Amino acid sequence: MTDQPTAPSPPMFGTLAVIGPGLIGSSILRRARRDGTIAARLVACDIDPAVRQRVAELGIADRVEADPLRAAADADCVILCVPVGAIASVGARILPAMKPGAILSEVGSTKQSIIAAIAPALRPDIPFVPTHPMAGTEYSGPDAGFATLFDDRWCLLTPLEDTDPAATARIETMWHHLGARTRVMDPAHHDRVCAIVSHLPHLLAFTICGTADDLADETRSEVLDFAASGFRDFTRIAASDPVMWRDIFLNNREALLEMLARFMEDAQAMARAIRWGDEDFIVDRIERGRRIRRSLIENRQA
Ligand SMILES: NC(=O)c1ccc[n+]([C@@H]2O[C@H](COP(=O)([O-])OP(=O)(O)OC[C@H]3O[C@@H](n4cnc5c(N)ncnc54)[C@H](O)[C@@H]3O)[C@@H](O)[C@H]2O)c1
Ligand SMILES: O=C(O)C(=O)C[C@]1(C(=O)O)C=C[C@@H](O)C=C1
Repeated sequence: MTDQPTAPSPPMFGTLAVIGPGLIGSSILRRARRDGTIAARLVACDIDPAVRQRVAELGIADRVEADPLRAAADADCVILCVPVGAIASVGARILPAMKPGAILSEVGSTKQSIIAAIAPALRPDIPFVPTHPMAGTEYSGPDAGFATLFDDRWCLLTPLEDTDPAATARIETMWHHLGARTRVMDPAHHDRVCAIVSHLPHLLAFTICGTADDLADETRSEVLDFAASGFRDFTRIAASDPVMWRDIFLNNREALLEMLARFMEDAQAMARAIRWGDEDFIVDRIERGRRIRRSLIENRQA
């Protein structure tokens, strides 16, 4: 018996609209364009005319719109890829224009405040599936995106209690096509996890750069000229977009402040060990850091 050739399955969505084709949005468009299994037609929409022009030049969307209502009207799935502080307002604006049965999703770095702010505008016939790809760089804008950004990275999904499970499953499948692994979790848990593994490290990076810069000013010396790779690793993170990180910090206030307080207690314990020459404590802390780094490398996360 010979194998019958199997017909290629149709794309998951007829039209996929990405609102905010910056680093994350343009990476979704690039992968969807290359993959072909996600959507038959790609629409991009941005508030910034320069971004719209660049997306058109890059050829990563079939249509580029200035008006989010026009972008959303015929879409089978809309993904909001704008800064956290704009997600709920853009979502509330486009929801009345969306087709019944279409899926609304977003990629914001925080979850609880977005869900609370958009809740009054949600429609029973439009499933809402919040997501958060744990992938990125310190760069922004459509030129910063790339098709492999999500490969082997986690994408966290935080559906609402009444989100249609079939819609959550479709968005999970879409993220698998985008290259990611997925995990469904509760929004409050998401915000605590991201506060420690993403938001606090950024806060520390912004702060340490400021402290070193102040010191350079005060001492009129060239401290920053001598920064080797340790300090440089912090500056990579500290180069991230100010609007994006302002929104993240203000929208994950409680969890971030909780993690910062815990961090300061632990830093205080290290300070005490240094003051009293507690070698075992110091070595134990450093060994923990090494173990974590090694396990991330083994799991291809670093
Ligand atoms: N950068 C990361 O590492 C990363 C990772 C995961 C999730 N996120 C989240 O993804 C989202 C986008 O981040 P990014 O890094 O791609 O940002 P980006 O700055 O590269 O892109 C955001 C785009 O949204 C557009 N925009 C802003 N307000 C708009 C509005 N009201 N209507 C239409 N377009 C608007 C901007 O012009 C810009 O082109 C944020 O919510 C961020 O928290 C970022
Ligand atoms: O790699 C980086 O530069 C990132 O900042 C990516 C990073 C992170 O902290 O890991 C930043 C914010 C996101 O919400 C998810 C991922």
